[in-house]
Amino acid sequence: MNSSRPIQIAPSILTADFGHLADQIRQAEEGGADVIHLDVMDGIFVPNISFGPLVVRAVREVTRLPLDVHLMIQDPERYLAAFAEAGADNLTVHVEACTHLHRTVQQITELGCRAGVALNPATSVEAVREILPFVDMILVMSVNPGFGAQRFIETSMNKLQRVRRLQEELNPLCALEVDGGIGTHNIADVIRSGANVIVVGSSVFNQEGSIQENLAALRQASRGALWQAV
Ligand SMILES: O=C(CO)[C@H](O)[C@H](O)COP(=O)(O)O
Repeated sequence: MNSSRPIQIAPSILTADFGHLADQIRQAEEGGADVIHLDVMDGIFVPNISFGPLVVRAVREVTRLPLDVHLMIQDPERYLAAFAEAGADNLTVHVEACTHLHRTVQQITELGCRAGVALNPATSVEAVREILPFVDMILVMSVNPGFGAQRFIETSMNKLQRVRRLQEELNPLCALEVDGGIGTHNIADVIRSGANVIVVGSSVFNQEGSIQENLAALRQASRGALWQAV
């Protein structure tokens, strides 16, 4: 029970310099980013507003990397087609924001996107048991969603372990993403706890070094880490 999955580093543009977004994405790509993560916030599901399909389309035009769109919005089924048309590859919705989660996941798949389901820190792992066989990715939020540069909630390590074990049982090919408060100090630990898609915001865009240097430091800190089932 220890399937190995490729580790993907996914810079979140939430903390990027939006005045120079195309350049920041180019630097992330040159620095070896595997995925670009885009945080969509509606001011209702989370206490912040970010951007919508127009920005996703603009990012699509400047990179060939997969676009991983995290919808922190209430009733996301209203906007799935708009984000798919804008160029999203993955669409992740929150279990807490969907009344008919199975239907929403089906809609994402029918639009030709990979389907992800996210869990807030206070939501039980059991909330994804029934949907797990139908999705491509589970996202464990390791901060309360809404803002970048928050402190990692330590109990997320144990939660990642429990989600990963459930995945191994019900959908071994499903990816496990973690988002919030991750840097060189804890990237190896989230991988050892089971995550294989690692969202990094302020540790890439808000540090002293260049975006390329920061990504290289994260890659170096993650080297050799493997899930260790406990
Ligand atoms: O989803 C998010 C906030 O809701 C961000 O992607 C996340 O917080 C990443 O930023 P940082 O690495 O700075 O914590």
